[in-house]
Amino acid sequence: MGSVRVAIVGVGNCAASLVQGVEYYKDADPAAKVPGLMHVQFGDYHVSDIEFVAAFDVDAKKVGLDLADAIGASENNTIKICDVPNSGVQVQRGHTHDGLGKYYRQTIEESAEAPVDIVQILKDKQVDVLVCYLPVGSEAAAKYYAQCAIDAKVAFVNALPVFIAGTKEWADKFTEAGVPIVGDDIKSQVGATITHRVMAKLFEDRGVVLDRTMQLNVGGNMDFKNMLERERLESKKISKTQAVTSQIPDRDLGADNVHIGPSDYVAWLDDRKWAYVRLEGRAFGDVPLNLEYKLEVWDSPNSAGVIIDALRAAKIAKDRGIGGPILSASSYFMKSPPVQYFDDEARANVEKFIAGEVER
Ligand SMILES: O=P(O)(O)OC[C@H]1O[C@@H](O)[C@H](O)[C@@H](O)[C@@H]1O
Repeated sequence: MGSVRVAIVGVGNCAASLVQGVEYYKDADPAAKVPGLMHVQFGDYHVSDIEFVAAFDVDAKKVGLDLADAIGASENNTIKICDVPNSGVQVQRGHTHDGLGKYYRQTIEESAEAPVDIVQILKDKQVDVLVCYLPVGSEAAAKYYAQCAIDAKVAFVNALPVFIAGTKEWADKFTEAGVPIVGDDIKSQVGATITHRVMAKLFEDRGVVLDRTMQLNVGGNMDFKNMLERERLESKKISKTQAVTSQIPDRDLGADNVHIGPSDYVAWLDDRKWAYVRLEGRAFGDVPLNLEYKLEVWDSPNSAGVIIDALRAAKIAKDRGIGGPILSASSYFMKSPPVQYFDDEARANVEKFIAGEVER
């Protein structure tokens, strides 16, 4: 079936882990189980079928570099997985819109070059899937790139918490254009969201009444620095909160009893993220039962494998001529899909989608 031709917007840590991961697993045995991927061979596509053909950023230290160099440039500070050979893909000057918040502007220098024609490049490079890795709070910029994907008839994977696949307006636009979208807001392999979802559901499944819960997150990457600007956080908090509360549909905790969101920036953590999670409930006899755990991860590699699967799901939908939100992939890979399922159901739906047993 050929390759999955991918364009990246936002060459930050997540892009760095994605590009390295594709290199790292390029020779993996198709039948093997490797950490972080549903399958080495996902439908018609092996990991090595993913080919990066275009990349866009606005950082002066990244624009003009080969993608293999740009992933280690400027403020990128994630853990190294492997060396990446020269890609022959030069990072091009993207469109800024609201992509750079106060802390980005204080930290990086915006490229003086003129933005390129995204739609034309997507067409010229015969891109199959555009993955959107813009900073949190890039509402206008994310929608700009979503429209570019529609105009160029390129599938869209929305890794950030800006509601696109999950809104009727945009879902309809993608459906009418016959362009697939997987979104919104990437859910990492074993991250704060999925562990919290599973624990909240476990409480309810085992008959413990969940009364209160919180999830505090700290990290030292540009994502966390950017999120110091509280105004950029609104959709992120909504996305993370509904990702957990959707798992206990019969319980309304009340807004004051749920606190889930990014909490602070700790520079020396680099791209590590620490999540402190607490659930307070009542067990048999209304006796208190509390659970508290701390999760330590490298943030970007933790979601890169999920994106590798999402890209291939989007490409399969494109091959099959299916437009609009891909519900199976969105619900398994994303925090805020158009429809929320329990994770085991969502995974089973993705398997059915790969096998062609469900349309989307
Ligand atoms: O660990 P969680 O809660 O699933 O969130 C994971 C992802 O959340 C995204 O919003 C971050 O920008 C990613 O870097 C991160 O990997």
